[in-house]
Amino acid sequence: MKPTVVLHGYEAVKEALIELGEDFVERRSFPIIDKVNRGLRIVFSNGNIWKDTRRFTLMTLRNFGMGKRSIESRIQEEAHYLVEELRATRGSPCDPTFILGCAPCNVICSIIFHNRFDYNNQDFLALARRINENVKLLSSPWMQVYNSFPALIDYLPGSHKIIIENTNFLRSYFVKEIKEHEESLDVNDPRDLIDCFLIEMKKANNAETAFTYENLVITISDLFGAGTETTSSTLRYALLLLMKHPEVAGMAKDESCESPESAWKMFLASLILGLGRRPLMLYPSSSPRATGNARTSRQGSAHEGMVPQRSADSVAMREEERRGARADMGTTILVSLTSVLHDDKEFPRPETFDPGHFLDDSGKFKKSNYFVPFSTGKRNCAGEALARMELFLFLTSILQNFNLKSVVDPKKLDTTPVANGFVSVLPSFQVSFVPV
Ligand code: HEM
Repeated sequence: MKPTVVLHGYEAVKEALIELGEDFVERRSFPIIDKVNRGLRIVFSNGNIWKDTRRFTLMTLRNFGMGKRSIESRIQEEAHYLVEELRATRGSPCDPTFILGCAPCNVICSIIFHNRFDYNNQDFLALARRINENVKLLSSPWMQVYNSFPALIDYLPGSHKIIIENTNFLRSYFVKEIKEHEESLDVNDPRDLIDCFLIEMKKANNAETAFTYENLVITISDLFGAGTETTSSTLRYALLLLMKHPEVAGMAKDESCESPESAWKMFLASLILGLGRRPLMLYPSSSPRATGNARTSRQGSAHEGMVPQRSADSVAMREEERRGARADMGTTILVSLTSVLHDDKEFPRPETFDPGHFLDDSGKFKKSNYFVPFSTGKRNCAGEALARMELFLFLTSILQNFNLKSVVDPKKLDTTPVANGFVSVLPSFQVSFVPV
């Protein structure tokens, strides 16, 4: 089996993802992903299919307002429904997982289907459940076993079967939506991402195009997968931290605060920083050689410089050792974003929730190059602006309408995410949303 190498630390991660970005753009193939999507989609695809699908997705999210006003009003509308749903709990303690999962899922629905759903709509509930289940299962330790021995495990029962069943269910739902869109498409007035993709399909005139029916189905499922659980677990983490640190909630709410915007930025940054506490935060790309590309000198230098085999920690190695180290063809390179987010020279107390990490000496918000929860370089998160806007608008709406009350002594709340495969899972908790 070919080796796997983990890049740790700011310098190594920056070198791989930015300076040598072109060489580190490929994603490793995973048997389970290949089985369900045949090499298509944005998140796990490579080459021109990935490039074209990513370009299309970024452009469409922008045209439909990602980072602009129109998406803001959609999120605000969803925030209104979220608040109403929380109000219906009448201040009784509840586990917020379900409700906080619905809101980001509906934002993606409105971008893809120009349609949101009531939180008790059966189609919506089935959709959300299957998406979340697949996201969790795909990151689970069992999938790591499957990906190592696919031929053997294929015949056994296990969660890989659930992933395939869920994928088939989601697929038929998306196909039904696409058919309805085809029947009512107005090429001069696209309503959503499906319409935009269908228009690109009409324009496409070569066999290599990314704009195929199959890739549309898979792109839709990718956006749900990438944009739902990530945002909802960050929201849940925010509530947990706000209960544990009520002084921060006060600071973010306090209109007399000299710079509430700055306080919010700090809060959001610190909260996302905390969520970076994953055992290992991806992102696997194969060694460029493994993809069969020509051995250009740039790729050569990528291997010599970036893939030390004697130690996983390239920063700790002497420069000449790094330059001398060579990787075998087919080496998988994992980039540890956590090691950057937890760099204690940049963030002195990385294990602690401390908005002060983002304050400069004069008390103003300061940006940090080490803040990479959305990754960096050519494959960074395509939904970062959308995610930031959702977090800001949903959390502000919640805090403007409710005081959060913990059922246990806030000091005893456990806020440490637990590692589970490639993702971290938050401890479950109860909260009362007491109307202000
Ligand atoms: C708090 C929320 C989110 C976090 C922390 C997050 C984080 C990430 C990270 C770390 C990556 C991997 C980047 C890499 O491989 O280097 C990623 C990729 C991606 N994210 Fe997000 N994400 C979030 C929300 C979203 C949302 C709302 C969307 C949009 C619909 C989205 C769409 C994507 C896509 C399409 C990719 C794949 C990009 C590519 O391979 O070219 N994400 N995200």
